[in-house]
Amino acid sequence: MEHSDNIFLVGMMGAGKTTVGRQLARRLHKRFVDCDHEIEARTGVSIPTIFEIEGEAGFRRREAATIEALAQESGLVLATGGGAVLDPASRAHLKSGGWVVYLDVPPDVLWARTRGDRNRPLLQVADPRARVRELHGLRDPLYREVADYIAESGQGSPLSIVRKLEREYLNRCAA
Ligand SMILES: Nc1ncnc2c1ncn2[C@@H]1O[C@H](COP(=O)(O)OP(=O)(O)O)[C@@H](O)[C@H]1O
Ligand SMILES: O=C(O)C1=C[C@@H](OP(=O)(O)O)[C@@H](O)[C@H](O)C1
Ligand SMILES: [Mg+2]
Repeated sequence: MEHSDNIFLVGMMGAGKTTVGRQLARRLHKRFVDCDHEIEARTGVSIPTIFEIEGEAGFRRREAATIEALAQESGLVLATGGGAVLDPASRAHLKSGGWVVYLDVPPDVLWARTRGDRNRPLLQVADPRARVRELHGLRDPLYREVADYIAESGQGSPLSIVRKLEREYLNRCAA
């Protein structure tokens, strides 16, 4: 078991980090934090607005600082943003600060789940399906690198995934 009792969810846009994380936190009586919501609360503006004003690089700096701060806490279920693992320091903070779960979902399922969504600036392109595949190819090795546990999450309801993670987490605590 890690030093703290945090659970960190990583994975692509549309993997279900926000949805699963919120329900998992409720069941385990932990505090749910979504990194994107935390950044929005700190800045007072939406993620698309941050991308518009500061570009992806500016957003990544804010994301890395937020991850660093949250990884020091305990008792959290944290839904990270899909690109949080791009920063090597963030990867190190996640690894050392909690149990890291990769919600592993095939690219075409990710694309179907995020289709038409206007709140993900990286997918506002002519061919979002190709973009999802490309990002998945680049990031999948990083998610695997940081993960303590990989939950195949392309099929089944959010609740079934929550239950699986709850069982896995409680087994780890008992071990
Ligand atoms: N296991 C699932 N099965 C079907 N749809 C899902 C599942 N998990 C999440 N979704 C849906 O996919 C979309 C993206 O989920 P979200 O939790 O925002 O993902 P993330 O935070 O990883 O980007 C939402 O509309 C959500 O309801
Ligand atoms: O994958 C990414 O680079 C991003 C994912 C988003 O979060 P979700 O993974 O919750 O969609 C959000 O942080 C931002 O739009 C960038
Ligand atoms: Mg999310």
